[in-house]
Amino acid sequence: MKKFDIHEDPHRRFNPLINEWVLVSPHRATRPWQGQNEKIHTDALPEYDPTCYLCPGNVRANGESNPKYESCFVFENDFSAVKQEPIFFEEDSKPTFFKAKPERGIARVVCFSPRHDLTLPEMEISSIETIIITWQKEYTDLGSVDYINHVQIFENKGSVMGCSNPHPHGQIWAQSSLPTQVEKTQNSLKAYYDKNQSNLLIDYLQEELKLKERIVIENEHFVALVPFWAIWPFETMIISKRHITKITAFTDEEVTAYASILKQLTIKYDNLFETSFPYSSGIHQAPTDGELHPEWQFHMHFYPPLLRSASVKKFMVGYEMMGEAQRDITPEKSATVLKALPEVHYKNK
Ligand SMILES: O=C1CCN([C@@H]2O[C@H](COP(=O)(O)O)[C@@H](O)[C@H]2O)C(=O)N1
Repeated sequence: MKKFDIHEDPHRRFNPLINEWVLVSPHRATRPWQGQNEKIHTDALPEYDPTCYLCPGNVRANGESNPKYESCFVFENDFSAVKQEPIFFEEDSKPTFFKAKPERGIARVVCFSPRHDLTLPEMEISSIETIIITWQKEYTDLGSVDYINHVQIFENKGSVMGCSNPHPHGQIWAQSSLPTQVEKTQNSLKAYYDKNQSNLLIDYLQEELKLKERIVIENEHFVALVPFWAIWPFETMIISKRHITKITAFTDEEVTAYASILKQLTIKYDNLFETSFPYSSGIHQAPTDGELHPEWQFHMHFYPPLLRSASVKKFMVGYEMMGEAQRDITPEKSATVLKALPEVHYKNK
């Protein structure tokens, strides 16, 4: 019987953050593709678009005017998924199949800069630091609201990710409950911490830095790697090296180091297929319920859909919906490809 080779044989990998498995099929990475090709938007964007709802000085869909902002601009989402008003509710004591309860929250939009065309990889480090400082302020402001227990900072980039506006921006959804992925992560982090009196992601990062098989970028304070259990073809995670539970605990040096690794990682992403690389990214960090949460470790997920070109994406359908996540190219192969990419953006070469 053939001996298991993780780089060749179909196998499953366990994700300890959410206690889920992913099926890995290394041998399939070369199969032909006659399916859908996502349209690539190559036309350059203008620095200012008079029809853009996010550009400085423009009127948004709800009739409000944006200020002529000159750096980051944050506004309440005009079509927020949650509302601030309290709703009277009595929990039904009888166990039923029809469990529902009102959810309160605040949703905001963060315009990264006044430039309609300037994405993270093309921004100056100092401008990315301004975004980080804005995220810190929003985490503090929203987290201090008594009914807010979680602040989710995220970005949808690229129309293929359902991003409704190309003007570089992110979102923040703050709410009373821990959303499902965060609750699953917290349960795992807490179980590990209670069992080992140490931090799961800190211990994991130490192992990854020893193995060096999935590291993409490393600086003094952060590491960008392809997680052993990555699902999306070029999925990565940025993890702080120091035990930091939330973004507001960064030192000034860590803010600069985080801005630097964000720029370097998104440059590599754009260089992969020489296109503005789509992804959904999000920060996972301690809830804002007033507890210390030593089990948490600051980390940021990047979930990019592209598989093998600027126009071929991975579809999480069929088996992935009915069974479990599945990937062809191995995390190690993806990390090797990303690490080898130039550090200069393809538009500047
Ligand atoms: O005038 C507008 C346009 C878009 N928006 C909001 O901006 C957000 C854009 O983010 P996405 O591109 O990730 O969908 C979206 O949630 C949308 O509701 C406004 O609040 N006002």
